[in-house]
Amino acid sequence: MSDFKRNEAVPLDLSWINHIRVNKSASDRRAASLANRRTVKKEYQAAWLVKAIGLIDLTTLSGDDTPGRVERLCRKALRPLRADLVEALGLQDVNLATGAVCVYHEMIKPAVEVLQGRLPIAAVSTGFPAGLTSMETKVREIELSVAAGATEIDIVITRQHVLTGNWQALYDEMLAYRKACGEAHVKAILATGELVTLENVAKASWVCMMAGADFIKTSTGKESVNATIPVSLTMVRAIRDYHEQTGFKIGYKPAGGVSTAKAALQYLSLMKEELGNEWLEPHLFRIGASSLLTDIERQLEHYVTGAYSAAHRHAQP
Ligand SMILES: O=C[C@H](O)COP(=O)(O)O
Repeated sequence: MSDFKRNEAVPLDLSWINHIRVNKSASDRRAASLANRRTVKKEYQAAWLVKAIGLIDLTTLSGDDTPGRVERLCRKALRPLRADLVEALGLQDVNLATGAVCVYHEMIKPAVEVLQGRLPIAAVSTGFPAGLTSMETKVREIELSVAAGATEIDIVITRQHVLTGNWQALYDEMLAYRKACGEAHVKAILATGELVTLENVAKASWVCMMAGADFIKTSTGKESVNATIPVSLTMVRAIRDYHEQTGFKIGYKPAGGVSTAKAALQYLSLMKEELGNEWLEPHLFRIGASSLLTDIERQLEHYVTGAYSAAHRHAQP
């Protein structure tokens, strides 16, 4: 990661965007094969699940979030597994933590107080989740979150720019968000469940990457359809093609509804097969999730003891 070169904006090339096509039936077949087969051999599953923990953006994005809830979330992010499981898995010497925490702007402060720079703090921004505040407000919101201590900013795009094919407007807003973020890395949430076609998803992915996004992310978790494997396949292939074209490596973040260890393993498999091992590291892959960690902990307990416990035994953030 030392030689990692952050994505720089490249000029918007509409001839690229206009030529993008997605073969839906081929893409559906590939997605089905990923979704239906056993992704990882049983003996490797525990190792993969431990790996997945380090890729989670542990998230709380609720209207009733409180500093207390966020402080608990941050403590969980720093020590994601119960001490007895850490010991049974032989992980005492591993500094296991989630990839980041992800919160609303008002919750950055309690997160900073607990984390003290030990983990990245991602703040959702730009009028999350609908993204329909004024441009001036959105840019200011980013600046305030960075000043408060967020090191990653998860912006939402204006869906109407995609739905009306106004790629220039999408490019311009993404460019402005990237600039407002400064050193903070920016994840572009496409809200794919609202973009209607996979072609729109591919085009929006390209435009955001051309305008300097560090990550592209599927969903806010608030749309009626959030992360899916077919959408992910489209987005990671856009990442692959953008890398071939420009040399820049863009991260991927499926988010929303990823709540089972099995689903997490499918995403890890997808990344490994489509993009290679480098995209299994937190600088290029995160899973945005509020309840996934509970299920992973439960599966690891089963691996260690041979028995499942009730989900409520695992500390919920
Ligand atoms: O960005 C993350 C999502 O908001 C989390 O969604 P979730 O609560 O369905 O896991």
